[in-house]
Formats: sequence, C-alpha cells, structure tokens
Amino acid sequence: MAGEDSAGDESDVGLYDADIAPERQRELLTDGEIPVAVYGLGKMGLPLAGVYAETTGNVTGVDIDPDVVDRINDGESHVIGEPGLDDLVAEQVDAGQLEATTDGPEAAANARIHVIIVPTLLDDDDDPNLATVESVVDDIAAGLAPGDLVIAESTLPPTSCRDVIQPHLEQESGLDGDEFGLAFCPERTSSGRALEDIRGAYPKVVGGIDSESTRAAAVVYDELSSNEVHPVSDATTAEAVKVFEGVYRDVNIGLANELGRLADELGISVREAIGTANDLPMCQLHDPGPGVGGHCIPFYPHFLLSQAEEPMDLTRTARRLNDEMPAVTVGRLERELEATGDDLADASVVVLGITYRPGVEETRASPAIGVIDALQEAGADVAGVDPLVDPADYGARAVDIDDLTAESFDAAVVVTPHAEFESIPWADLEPMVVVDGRDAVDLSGTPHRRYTLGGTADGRPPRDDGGADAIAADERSLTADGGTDERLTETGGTLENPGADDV
Ligand SMILES: NC(=O)C1=CN([C@@H]2O[C@H](COP(=O)(O)OP(=O)(O)OC[C@H]3O[C@@H](n4cnc5c(N)ncnc54)[C@H](O)[C@@H]3O)[C@@H](O)[C@H]2O)C=CC1
Ligand SMILES: CC(=O)N[C@@H]1[C@@H](OP(=O)(O)OP(=O)(O)OC[C@H]2O[C@@H](n3ccc(=O)[nH]c3=O)[C@H](O)[C@@H]2O)O[C@H](C(=O)O)[C@@H](O)[C@@H]1O
Repeated sequence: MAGEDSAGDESDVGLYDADIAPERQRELLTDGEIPVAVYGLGKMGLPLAGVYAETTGNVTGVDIDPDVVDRINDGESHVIGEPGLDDLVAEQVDAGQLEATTDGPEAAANARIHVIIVPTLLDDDDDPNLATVESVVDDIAAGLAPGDLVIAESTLPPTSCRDVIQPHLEQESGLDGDEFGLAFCPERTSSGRALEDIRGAYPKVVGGIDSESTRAAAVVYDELSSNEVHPVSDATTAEAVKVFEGVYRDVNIGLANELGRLADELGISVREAIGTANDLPMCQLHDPGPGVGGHCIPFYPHFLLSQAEEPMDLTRTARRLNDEMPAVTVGRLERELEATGDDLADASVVVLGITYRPGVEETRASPAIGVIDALQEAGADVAGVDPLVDPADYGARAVDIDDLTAESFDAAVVVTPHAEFESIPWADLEPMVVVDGRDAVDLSGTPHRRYTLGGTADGRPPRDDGGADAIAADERSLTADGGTDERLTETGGTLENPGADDV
C-alpha cells in the first residue's frame, strides 16, 4: 500500500493513499514523523519553511544559493522586512527543526512532503519560463517514493501540474502517477506580512491532481494554517484561482490608471473620486500610480495571454496600459517642466524609490526602471535614491537621502515611497517640480511645484493651480513655436486627445 513501508508499520510513512486513520496522519505530521523539504528559500520560501518547521518540526530547506543556505544554518534570515522572521528562523534552526542545504536530491530522498516555492518568471517573449520549477522537479524526482506528496506553491500557468509537473515526475522517478500525490496550493502572501499571511490571513486553496492528493494536502494545511482550507475540484482550478486573483488586480489597477489620467482634463482629484466610489461594496477600484511592478502581478496575466486561444483583449489592454505608466509619468513631468520654461532634455531629475513596493527588496518590473529609461531617453540627467538597492545598478546616479540638500535638482519623481523618505526635508530643498506618483508627499509650505498623478486623496487636483493654466501654458508653448509634441505624435495623439493610441 502506498504510504507505508512493506512492514505495514507507520515508520517512514507518506500521506498519499496512506492506510492510516486521518487523526493519526495529523499526529505523525505534527510529531515530525513525515519529513518535509521546501525548495526555494527566498522572500516567500523562507517564511513558508519557517511555518512548516514550527508546525511539523522536521523541515529541510533547499536553495541553490550557498550563501542563503549558510546564513540559515547559522540561524539567520537573509530576507529583510518580514516581521517575526528573524526570530522564527533562529528559533527553528536552534531547535533542530529547520536546516538548509544546496543538495536537492538528497533532501528529496529524505522527505515525504515536497514543497515547491521557486520563481516562475517570463522569458523575453513574455512566455512563462518554468525552467526553475522543472529543475526542482528533477531534484524531487530523484528522491520521490510511493506515498509522497508534492505541493506546488509557486504560481503556475493553469494546467502546469497536470501537463508538466506530473508527467515530469513520473518520467524522472519511474513511479506511476497514482503512486504519489501532487497538489497546487497557492501562496496568498504579500511581502512585508508573509508570516501573518502564511499562518492564516486567508483561506488556503488546495487543488490536487486527484481527490486523494487534495485530501492529503488539506491535512497538511489544516495543521499549518489557522484559517479554513478551501479544497477545489482539481489542480488546474487551483492554478486558475491564483492567476485570476493577479489578473483581477492588474486589470483593476489598469482601470484606476486610465481613470487617473482624466484628472487633468476634469480638474479634479481622481483619487478622491475613487475613494468615494469605493464606499460601495460593489465598487472597489484600486489606486492610480506610475506603474505595476514585482514578479507577480505584471507576470501572471501572461500565464494566460501566452496560452489562451481566446483573445483576452481586456487583460491584454490593461497590461499594456500599466506598462505605459512610467512613460506617462515622465510625460507629465515633461509638461510640468515646460510650464516652468524648462526642457526635460536639460533637466536634472532625482527618482525616489527604485524597488517595486516600499520596504520590499525586489526590483523586477519596477516602474522606476521604466521611469529612469524614459528620462534618459529624453536626455535628462538622472539620479536615484533607494534605501534597499543601489540606483546605479538601474542606470541612475546614486544619491544618499542625506545628501539631497547638498544637491540642486530641477525635478523629483516619487515612484516608490519608502518609509525612509518621510525624513526628506522638502522645505530645505532647492525649488523644483515634484511629480508624486503615489500621493505620498505633502509639499504644503514648500517652494516646489507639485504634480500628483491622479490628484490627492484629500481632493486636490494633480496641480495646485487646478491644471487648466498648465495645460493652457502647454498649448501656448507648443503652438508658439509651431512645434508638435513628438511624444503626442508617437502615440498619434493631439493635445485635445493625448495618447490617442492608448485607447
Ligand atoms: N514574492 C511574492 O510576493 C509572492 C510570490 N509568490 C510565488 O512564489 C515564488 C517565489 O517567490 P519569492 O520567494 O519572492 O522569490 P525570490 O526570488 O525571493 O526567491 C527565490 C529563491 O529560490 C532560489 N532558487 C532558484 N532556483 C532554485 C532551484 N532550482 N532550487 C532551489 N532554490 C532555487 C533562489 O536562490 C532564491 O533564494 C514566485 O515566483 C511566485 O510564484 C506567491 C505569492 C507572493
Ligand atoms: C491579488 C493580490 O493582492 N496579490 C498580492 C500581490 O502582491 P505584490 O507584492 O505583487 O504587490 P501588490 O500590492 O499587488 O503591487 C504590485 C504592484 O502594483 C502597484 N499597485 C498596487 C495596488 C494598486 O492599487 N495600485 C498599484 O499601482 C504596486 O505599486 C506594485 O508596483 O501579489 C502576490 C503574489 O501573488 O505574488 C500576492 O500574494 C499578494 O496577495
């Protein structure tokens, strides 16, 4: 019988198809009798391994980065900005309940539950790249035994468990598909609150390649999470749940960004209007901003767009709109500088915030990268400030936050408002144009010309002068020299209808 050794006793038991009473399965799991391997010890994997360790007492983490492994074995967390993680890692390693290794196959041979939480990225053609996942699957297959349970937590294109991972495991391990369990159990977790989320902020979705896989995964997460376990029909449904959550967010943000662009011509704060519309439970518009970053939300729509036969125009358009926001943000800066008689090509601009979200050391698809590129393309001199990463690695001259008062910039663009930016002495900085992408800065009482993308939550339009004057100045400056705004012609737009191609 799968799940038990030949003697039929409980030693070296697996959960899948185990001929053991469910209550006893839970006891074996929480007594550390069912060893767990977690593959990927990054921003999500290390917190997950820590919660598995505190629940089961018997976890081996696997990572290809020897520095990551060494630090964990020294009881340290390399992940920053996760409340409680430093202590959890130290405690679990000290208790001998968590260890780390770079040897995936060895960990697989000693584990009975295998958890995949490595990146699922895109290639240059925006097609999903599962190479990392498949390399972990190879490691698992090398040690897979009858009765084992494989759990994928990395977000995957729907059908991946059924069409990629299961066949791969069968082929590489020599086992039949009905000898081991496979389930997709998505990470509903945000950086900065990972432990809180993993321990049970939301129901845990589990979807197995067969009903026994779903059952076994539900046993695991019933113990791991304080929230309910939500079994769904199969692994593909669970994969779709996770991707749909991300697509919903990307489309919603795309709508918020499209509405936010109306603020100038309406002379209102769209943020105030959105905040008020959201009084209604049936209306939950997201926030306008300079773009959508991270290796999740900008990526997940492509997990469908790359494989769907349906056109998916709405998802595709929203993705394009969000990708355009860094250029739109720089276009607004260009217009504000023109209104003050300055030319972006001759301007010195400081970009505040390079990572994709405050407090998170992740720059994949960060809007700041698009902003820096657009500024450089326009000929501006570009500096950058970020407490977590080096702006020089992203094409901007690195400036320390404490040195801002020693410099003189024509403009600043607030892309990602790290908490450290609250200490910026705006009143002491040389007067400049400040484009605030996140409605994060209060410039009242300072000499700066403010432009808040989408307006401010407290009801002020993007510009203090209400906007009409600046657009009028814009039209005057553009028609005075008879010139046309090449940016507008690029998009086929006109001043009356900038960005006509965007529609
Ligand atoms: N970051 C987030 O907010 C969330 C991420 N996810 C999912 O979790 C996945 C992982 O995300 P993060 O932990 O943020 O990524 P990360 O980039 O912070 O960490 C990935 C870790 O995996 C390791 N790794 C790479 N290849 C490996 C291999 N072959 N074997 C073992 N380890 C390997 C890397 O060395 C790194 O330590 C994401 O791609 C996504 O699908 C899900 C929910 C939230
Ligand atoms: C549906 C959902 O809320 N997913 C969350 C999301 O977290 P993630 O860390 O990617 O950050 P995020 O808050 O979605 O922001 C992504 C990007 O979008 C931008 N953003 C976000 C919300 C908004 O209203 N406007 C906006 O412009 C952010 O600035 C950021 O650049 O993606 C995670 C994931 O799936 O990996 C997921 O676990 C998280 O719960």
